[in-house]
Amino acid sequence: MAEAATSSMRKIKRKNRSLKTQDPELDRLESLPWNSSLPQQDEQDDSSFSLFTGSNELEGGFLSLEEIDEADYGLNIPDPENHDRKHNSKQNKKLNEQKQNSTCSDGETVNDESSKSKVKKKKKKKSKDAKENQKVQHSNTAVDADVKDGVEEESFDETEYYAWNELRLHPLLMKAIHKLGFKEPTPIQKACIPAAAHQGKDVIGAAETGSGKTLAFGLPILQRLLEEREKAANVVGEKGEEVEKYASTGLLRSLIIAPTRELALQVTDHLKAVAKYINVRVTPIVGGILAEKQERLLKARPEIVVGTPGRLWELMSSGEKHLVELHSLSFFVLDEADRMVQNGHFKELQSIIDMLPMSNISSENNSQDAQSCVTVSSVQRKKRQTLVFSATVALSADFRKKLKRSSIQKKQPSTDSLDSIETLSERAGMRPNAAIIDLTNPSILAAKIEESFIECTEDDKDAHLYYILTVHGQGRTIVFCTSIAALRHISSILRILGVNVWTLHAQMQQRARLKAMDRFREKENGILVATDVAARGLDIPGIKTVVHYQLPHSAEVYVHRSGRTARASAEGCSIALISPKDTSKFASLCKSFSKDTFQRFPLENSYMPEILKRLSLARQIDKITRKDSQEKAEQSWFDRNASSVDLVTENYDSEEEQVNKHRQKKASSKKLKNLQTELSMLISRPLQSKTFSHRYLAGAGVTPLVQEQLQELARQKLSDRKGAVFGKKGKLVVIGQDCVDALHALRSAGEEVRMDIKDSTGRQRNAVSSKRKRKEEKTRLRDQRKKKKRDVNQDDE
Ligand SMILES: Nc1ncnc2c1ncn2[C@@H]1O[C@H](COP(=O)(O)OP(=O)(O)OP(=O)(O)O)[C@@H](O)[C@H]1O
Repeated sequence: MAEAATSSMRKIKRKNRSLKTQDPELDRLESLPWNSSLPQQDEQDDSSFSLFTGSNELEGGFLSLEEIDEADYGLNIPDPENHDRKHNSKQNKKLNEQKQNSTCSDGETVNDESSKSKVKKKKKKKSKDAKENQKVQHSNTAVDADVKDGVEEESFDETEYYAWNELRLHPLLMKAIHKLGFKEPTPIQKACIPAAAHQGKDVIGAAETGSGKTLAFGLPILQRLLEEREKAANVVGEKGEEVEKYASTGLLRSLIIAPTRELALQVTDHLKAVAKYINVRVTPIVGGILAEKQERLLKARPEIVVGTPGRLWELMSSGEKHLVELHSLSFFVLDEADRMVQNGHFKELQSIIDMLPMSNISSENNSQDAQSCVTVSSVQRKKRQTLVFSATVALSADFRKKLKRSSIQKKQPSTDSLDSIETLSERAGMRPNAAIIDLTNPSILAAKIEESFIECTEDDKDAHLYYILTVHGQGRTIVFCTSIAALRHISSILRILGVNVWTLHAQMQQRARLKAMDRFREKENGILVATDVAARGLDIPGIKTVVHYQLPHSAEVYVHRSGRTARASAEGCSIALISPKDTSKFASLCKSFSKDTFQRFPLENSYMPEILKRLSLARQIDKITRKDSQEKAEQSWFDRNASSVDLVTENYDSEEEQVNKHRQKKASSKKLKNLQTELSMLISRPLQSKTFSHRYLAGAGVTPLVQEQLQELARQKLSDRKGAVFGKKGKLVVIGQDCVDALHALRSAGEEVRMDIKDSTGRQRNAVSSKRKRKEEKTRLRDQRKKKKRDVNQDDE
C-alpha cells in the first residue's frame, strides 16, 4: 500500500515538473516550500501591518506540496499555468480562430490539435490516477470517508479561486471554500493564514468588522490538524501499522473563546462549514443550554471547542475530563479579545488561562502530561499557538515595541487581573515573536459603512425610528438600545404600530434568544431591537441598516454595532439618533474616530404629521395596557403570597368604591378599544407624504419623465382620497420614498455636516467646569449658613 502511494507520488512529481514554464511568478510560487509560503515582507513601522519572519517553530514537519494531489480530493486547485492559459485565452481566441480557418492543413495547427488531444489524454490519465490515488489515500488518511467515496470533479472556474493558491491550504479546505463561494481570501486571511498556519506563529489580528476574521484563525487551525493527521498517517503507513487508531486522536486541540453565546454558536457553524469535508468535530459550549447536554457532547471528544467563558469554566472547574486535558491544546483563540478584558466580566477567563499548561512546553518537558496522553502521536506534540482577534484591538505602542523587542515575558503565575489585551495575551502564553497584523484604519470604522445621524428631541426618537423603519425599511434592520427599559419601550410601541419586531437582550432565556435570532434571519425585512449583546460578531446577511436608538458607552461598541451591516462585500448604513443630551457623547465619538464630518440623514418632513398622529395613539394604547398588566401582575402577586400562607383575601372596598372602580375599568377598556380602532384604520393604509420628493426618486434611478408621471398619479390619488378614502381608485399604489432603502436615501440626499469636535468638547468641558463651580458655591453657602447658626447659638448661650 505504501509502495503504491510512493509510486503515485512520483508520478505526481513528474507531472508537476512537466507543467513548469518560464513564468517568473510561477517559478517563485513553485520554489516556495509548503511550510513557509509566506510572502516575505520587510518589517514595517509600529502602526502598519507587519509580519515577523523567522524560523518555523512547529515541530514535526509538514507534507510537502508535491506530496499532495488535489485530484485525490475530488478537486482541481487552479495552477498558475492554468490561470495564465485561461487569462490569455480570450485574447488568443480570435487569433486561434483565424489560424484554424486559414491554416487547416498547416503543420502547426495539426500539432495544436495533437497537443490538445494529448492534454485530453493527460486529463483522463490524471483523473484515473486520482481515482487510484484516492483508493490509496483512503486508508492512509483520516479524512472523512464520505468525501473519499465520491470522486466527483467539481466544475468551477479555476481562475476564480487562483488567489487562494498562495496560501497553500489543504485541498479539502479549498473544496469547502469553493463550496462557500469565497473567490479570494480577504486581506486579514491573506495576512494571518501564512503566519499562523505555515509559520506556526502566535497572532494578534485586527481588521474591520465583517472582514472574515473567523476564517483567518479558523483555517490555520484546520490546516494544522489536517497536516498532522496526514503526516501521522504517512508515518504509520510506512511502518505498515494499522491506520485507523490515528484517524482522530479525540484530544482537545483547539479552544476558542468568544464573549457571547450567539457568537460562539456562529463561530461553530462557520468552522463546521469550512470543515465540511474533513472529519473534525467542532462543539459549542455556551451558557443557557443544559450543562448535562453539553457534557454529553464533550464525550464525543471534539478536537475544537468554541465556548463562552462562564460555561467553559463551570465545566472545567468541575473537572470535565475532555476540557481539562489541556496538554494537547495546539491553539488557544480569543475572539473579540478586547471585550474579554472589560468590566471585570471575565473572571472565568482568567481562571481558564491560569489552567493552561505553562505555555509551549514540548512533550519531553511535560512527561506527566504526556503519560496521560496515550493516544497523541509525536507529530501532534507541537507548541501551542495563541491567536487574539478583534476589530477594535487597541494596542498600546508600548506593547507593540515589547513584541518587536521580543521582550514578552513567559507566563508567570500572577495575581494581576486581566485588564488589558497585553496582560491577557502574555498570561495566555503569547510568544515573543508573535505577528501583529493590524489592518484597521485610523478611524477603526469599517470603510464601507455609511455613517449618519438624525438630530431630534428625546421625545421624537420614537417618531424618527418609525419613519426609518416604515419609509426606508427595505432589508434587515437592527435597532440598538443601551438599556433594557428603552428596548422594552420601543419594541412595545412598534408592535402596537403594527411593526413586527424581534427582541434580544441578556435577560432573555437562551431558547428565546435563539428563536429571536432565527426569526430575524428568516425575514427578508426583519427588524431586531437589541441591546449590546448583539453588538459583536453577529453575522447575519442582508442587514442593510443599523439604528443607534441610544448611543453606546464607548467608541468600540459603536464600531461593533455599526459593523453588523456592510459585511463581506455588502453595503449598508448606520443612523444615530442624537438628542440634545447625546450631543457631547456623539462629539466625543466623532473625536475618537478622528472624523470631522458625518452625514445628516435626509428626512421628508411631510410624513411627520401622519407619523405623530399614529404615534400619539400608540403611546396612549401602550399606557393603558401597561397600567392594566401592572395591576394584574400586582394582584396575582398578592394572591399568590396570600395563598402561600393560607390567607383568605377579601375585598374591603366600600360598595361605592367598587362601583367607581368598575366604571373606571369599563371606561378605560372602551377608550382602549376606540384608540385601537382608530389606529388600525390609520395603519391599514400606507404611510404617505403630502408631497413628492424628487431627490429620492432621482436616487432610485427614476427618469424625469417617469417622475412627472408618478407625481401626477400621486396627485390623483391624494385628490381621490379626499372624496372616498377607500374607493376603488384608492388601491392605486403611489411610488414614493418608501421604495428607497436607507442607504440609497442617504447617498442621494444625505448632507455632509462638519462636526466641530473642538468646539463641542470645549462646550462640554465648560459645562462640566460650571457644574463644578456651582457645586462648590453651594457647599460654600451651606458651610456659611452652618457657621452663622453656630455663632448665633453660641451668642445665645
Ligand atoms: N474570503 C471570503 N470571501 C467572501 N466572504 C467571506 C470570506 N471569508 C469570510 N467571508 C464571509 O464574510 C462574513 C464576515 O465574516 P466574519 O464573521 O468572520 O467577520 P469578522 O471580521 O469576524 O467580523 P466581526 O468583527 O464583526 O466579528 C461572513 O459571512 C463570512 O462567511
